[in-house]
Amino acid sequence: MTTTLVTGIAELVTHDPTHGPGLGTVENAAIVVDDDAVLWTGPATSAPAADRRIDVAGRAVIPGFVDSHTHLVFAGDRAREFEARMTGERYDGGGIATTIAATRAADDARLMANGRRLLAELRAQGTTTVEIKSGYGLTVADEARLLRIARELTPETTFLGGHVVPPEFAADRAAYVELATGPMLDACAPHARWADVFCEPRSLAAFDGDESRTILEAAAHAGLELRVHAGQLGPGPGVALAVELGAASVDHCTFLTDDDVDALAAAARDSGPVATLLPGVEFSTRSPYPDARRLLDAGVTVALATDCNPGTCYSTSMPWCIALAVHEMGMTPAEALGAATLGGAQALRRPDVGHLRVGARPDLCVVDAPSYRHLAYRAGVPIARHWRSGQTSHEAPCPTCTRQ
Ligand SMILES: N=CN[C@@H](CCC(=O)O)C(=O)O
Ligand SMILES: [Zn+2]
Repeated sequence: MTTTLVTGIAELVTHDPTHGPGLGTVENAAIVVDDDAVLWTGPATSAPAADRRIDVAGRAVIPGFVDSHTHLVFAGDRAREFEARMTGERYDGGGIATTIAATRAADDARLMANGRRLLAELRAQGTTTVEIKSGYGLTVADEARLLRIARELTPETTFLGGHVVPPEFAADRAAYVELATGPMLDACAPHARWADVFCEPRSLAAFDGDESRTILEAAAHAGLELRVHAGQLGPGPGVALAVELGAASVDHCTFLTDDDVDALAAAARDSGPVATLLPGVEFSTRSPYPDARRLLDAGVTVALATDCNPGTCYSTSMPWCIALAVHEMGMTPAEALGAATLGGAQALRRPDVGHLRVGARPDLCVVDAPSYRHLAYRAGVPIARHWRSGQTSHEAPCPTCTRQ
């Protein structure tokens, strides 16, 4: 297998503790990879030989981003709903029905084309691992086809039959929960690794604590691992449920009680749920940002993700989320980068990604700047190039950053 030596790295972020605490950063660094793994990292002066060499001319190299929360398979958009919010309307989840109708009406080719378009956007901004949820079909056939399409884009697929009660079941919520825990789950489980539920207090939207428990327990029984949307619209039962049921991640966490933070902190000592924060949602819905500082100081593992969807955050950009986390949520540039790489990997229980230790997948990106700090400092700085596992030796060289 061809090996590649990347040199000219002003700053390499590895998350390898042998390179020091924090991000495990090496200055004036080099990295050797093949198609499957990181083989070596360290100072350029002691780099081993490789079959080919790429010089990134004084740029920073970081692990590829791990976006652990997206809804990429849908049709239509909700620009008018967004416009109304910008003039004062509150987000309450009601617009999800618009996307459900558009998605049900779209054929597979259209959904796949839209998913591929958004995935290409994510990749161009440095995301190398992505999770994709269903949740805009909410019939047995539609949820299964959304997951079949998502599976062609990523192995990290999530059954979100518990997104909202679809309009045709408005008068009989229990019947919908029965469907989502019965025939719909049976049709979807073969195409999904994860199950998720949008859990809020009964008075707000989505599924209450009892309904969410029923949906999550059935999914776990079917062999799916769990994640939960919680605390997006108000404090609710979702965090406690995620902790109790051993979910990998609890996402949004915009409104947390003291008990929620305590429960997450206590569970963190035993690999409890990661708190996945989605600052693009607060930006796009004009909501208060989650208290990242409080979670970090309590010892909770924090991830950052885009939540790319047509309603609450129509963005695929992890660098933008990092900039928001630093500017608006009090995270340091190092904490934000860690949350967008290692944090996302933990939220997906993926020990092979989100870092560049020897043996990791060779998923990395070249920032068009000398330091990772520029992701927040020079918000909007482009990702000059990225590699993903299996693509290191045949990707075309980037004209702006390589001298091969
Ligand atoms: N909270 C629920 N689901 C999405 C929004 C879905 C939509 O509005 O279309 C979210 O994560 O924000
Ligand atoms: Zn979401």
